[in-house]
Amino acid sequence: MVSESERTFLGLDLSTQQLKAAVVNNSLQIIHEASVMFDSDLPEFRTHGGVQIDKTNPSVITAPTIMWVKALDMLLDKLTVAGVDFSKIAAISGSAQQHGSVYWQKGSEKLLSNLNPSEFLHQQLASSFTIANSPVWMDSSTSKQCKELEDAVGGPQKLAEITGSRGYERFTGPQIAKIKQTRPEAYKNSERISLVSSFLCSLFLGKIAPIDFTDGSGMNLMDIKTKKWHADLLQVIGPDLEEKLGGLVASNANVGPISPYFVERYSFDPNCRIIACTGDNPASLVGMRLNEGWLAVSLGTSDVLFVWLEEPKIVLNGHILCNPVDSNAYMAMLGFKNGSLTRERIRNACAESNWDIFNQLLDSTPRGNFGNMGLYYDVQEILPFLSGDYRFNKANERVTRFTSLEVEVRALIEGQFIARRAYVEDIGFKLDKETKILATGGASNNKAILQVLSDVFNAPVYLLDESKSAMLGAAYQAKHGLLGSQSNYFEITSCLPPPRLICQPYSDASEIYEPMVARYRKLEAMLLGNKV
Ligand SMILES: Nc1ncnc2c1ncn2[C@@H]1O[C@H](COP(=O)(O)OP(=O)(O)O)[C@@H](O)[C@H]1O
Ligand SMILES: O=C(CO)[C@@H](O)[C@H](O)COP(=O)(O)O
Repeated sequence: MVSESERTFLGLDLSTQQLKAAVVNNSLQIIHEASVMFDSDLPEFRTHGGVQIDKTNPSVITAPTIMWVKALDMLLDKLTVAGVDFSKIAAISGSAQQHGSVYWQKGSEKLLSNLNPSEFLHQQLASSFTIANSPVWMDSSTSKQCKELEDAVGGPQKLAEITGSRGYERFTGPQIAKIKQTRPEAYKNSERISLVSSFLCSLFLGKIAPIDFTDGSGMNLMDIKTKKWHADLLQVIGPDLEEKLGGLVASNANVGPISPYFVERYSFDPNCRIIACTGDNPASLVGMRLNEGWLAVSLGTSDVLFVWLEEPKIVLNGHILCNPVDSNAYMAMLGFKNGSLTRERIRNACAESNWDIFNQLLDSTPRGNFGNMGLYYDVQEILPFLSGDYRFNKANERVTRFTSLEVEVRALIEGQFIARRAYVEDIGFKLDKETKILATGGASNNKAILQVLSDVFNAPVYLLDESKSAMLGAAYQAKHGLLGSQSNYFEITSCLPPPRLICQPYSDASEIYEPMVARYRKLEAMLLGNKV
């Protein structure tokens, strides 16, 4: 048995573009890290940004489920090569891109509990999925099914009251409904349906893991107050859905010992515990040790804003989820699809694919961008429901291109953050002198981008020493889950350093950006009214 001081914790993050993992020691310091990039490390699956976009219908966006399994095989090999002593890992937890779904073939649970340790997981699980390509959060092909779920309970407002969100295309309920309607045999043959997070958990557990309350709140199927499946909503989708989904547990529930497969293949301790896995944004809230008063801005593949909430409220443009740290509390969240990949597109077009050049361009234009404004949506946006590029000059006339690369770069970053601010205000978040922003995700490494964020929100921006907050949140949750309900999360993580101040807004920020937020609202309303 490993002593308390020697024990370690493993946290994983199965996000859109990569699978990452960190091993932390008992003081939560990272001692090993590894990652697998789907596009470059697993080119045989031909993903772009970790996903495949259907050529005939670009609103259909999926990822090969077996690619995620193979990524886990590779990640464990990388951790082995890095010298990780698996026998010291006391608990494992994970985070994953939210809303995506995995469809387990009949017999998979039995197979999971009898895996052969001398073979890779992907060799053994190759025919375990009734749907080979999992629908992911970027899919927007289920407007019809959203409407059906809303109608079943009396409209969007009612659905938001029950589940925390009106019908959203990427949410798992509408996605499962589409599978039931378009591939009834596959639905029927699905022994179980997992979220990406509970799928990851299942691999470690050696049986199908329960869905946690927080990621369960991103499905349009769970009552966020009772934390139970909503019978009427399940019924609209299809027969036996409750059995297929299984039970729900707290996000830090200790769900069982590690599967013998990992004990035999990698020499994990058979007492190593598996803690429920959750969504990547909720896991970021855990990793950032976010509490009231802070606005978290995650700049990953998607841009996501979230805050801690003590009480649920109803929002129509946004989501209320159960809180992953405190099961009695909630979190409010806003998701924007066109985040880093759109920034990369403009960087590639304007700045020779180089972030330093991109930043020089951004810094060489004044705040307010001479009155130019741009909205860029590579894929169908969630908020607002638009796609395409929209550029406006000072006179609010739509133009096909801007006069310079500098203006294009600033228009993108300002346009993104102005929209994020408008939506945050709409869900009732008050931006005032006390507001502090905590940034995370890949693009939070970019100080020039953070300066624009600070100016648009007229608030200081802070960073933690580590930007991979979802992965670390999973590792912290592993420790919290192992110690159980007697332990206090904020005490466990009190050994970690506080956030560092990175940027302050310029004194003219509110004068420049408040009118631009008002202008954005008008432009957005105009575009939604005259969809092109
Ligand atoms: N210096 C940088 N400036 C702006 N964006 C960056 C920078 N470094 C990384 N990124 C962005 O971070 C993104 C990945 O973020 P990450 O949080 O790891 O994503 P995910 O968890 O969704 O896979 C990349 O798509 C990349 O565009
Ligand atoms: O759909 C959402 C949130 O509702 C996305 O934020 C996904 O959870 C993907 O996360 P990243 O891979 O961008 O971190």
